[in-house]
Amino acid sequence: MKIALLGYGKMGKTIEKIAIQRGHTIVIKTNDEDGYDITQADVAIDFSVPNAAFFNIIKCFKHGVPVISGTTGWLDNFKKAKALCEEENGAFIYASNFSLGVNIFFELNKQLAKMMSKIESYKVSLEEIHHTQKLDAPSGTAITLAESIISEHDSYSDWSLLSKKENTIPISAKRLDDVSGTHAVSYTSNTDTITIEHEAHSREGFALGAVIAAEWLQDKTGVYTMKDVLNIG
Ligand SMILES: NC(=O)C1=CN([C@@H]2O[C@H](COP(=O)(O)OP(=O)(O)OC[C@H]3O[C@@H](n4cnc5c(N)ncnc54)[C@H](OP(=O)(O)O)[C@@H]3O)[C@@H](O)[C@H]2O)C=CC1
Ligand SMILES: O=C(O)C1=N[C@H](C(=O)O)C[C@H](O)C1
Repeated sequence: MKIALLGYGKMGKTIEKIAIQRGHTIVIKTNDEDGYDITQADVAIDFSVPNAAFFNIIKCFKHGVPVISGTTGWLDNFKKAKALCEEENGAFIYASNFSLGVNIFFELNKQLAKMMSKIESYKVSLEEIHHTQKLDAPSGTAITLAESIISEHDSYSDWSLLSKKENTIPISAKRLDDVSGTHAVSYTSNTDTITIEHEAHSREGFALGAVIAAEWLQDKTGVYTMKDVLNIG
């Protein structure tokens, strides 16, 4: 498969390594919004910056190139991207987190929220920890976790960074040197705390998931999720 890497930073470089190991060729690697011919690629993988992702994604739709996006912090435009994909008969997968481990964790989170919805004595909170170069907070993964709890748990209707409001899930976002990504969901009562946690040991799990998603998407049209790719849950 001929791959375009839209964003050649920490993730772009890790994806390049994994893609080559799996027999693919990188035909474009760019940190710019133009200056390349996207039609050279069978599939594009966007891990760029929040204010570039939407433009990069819709360019792929216009040129008939399937696109995977892992960029976080641009979701105000997500509905518009989905609609444009359908209009242009494109192929698109966005995931806030491409790792197999986090996608299993997403399912655990949903099941736990469903169970805890019936038990009033516990309050939920989320914590995410990332490296200090991260541009967005809270992380895309923390937002996915929070939205999933909201859909399963009767007591919550919103999330917010460090909120103390009723019905709002508080998210704490910490930035420390060299942390690839840690997410924890805790339910606390007066007597105890239940925590589920995922800790990424490196960026390789995210990169492998993105390449697997690209392999899966290359001959399809439509908008999909990692749940479709991994067939879990
Ligand atoms: N979904 C997932 O599984 C994961 C998602 N992410 C997300 O992926 C994104 C990238 O992360 P990471 O690689 O760590 O970040 P980096 O900052 O290391 O890389 C981003 C790259 O995008 C480049 N860039 C800037 N503008 C454009 C543009 N218009 N088009 C293409 N590239 C551009 C930057 O170039 P320059 O430095 O020159 O500005 C930089 O090299 C983040 O949003 C992060 O949250 C990260 C890990 C996993
Ligand atoms: O910026 C990162 O590094 C990461 N971003 C994603 C997010 O915002 O959830 C996924 C992962 O946690 C690493």
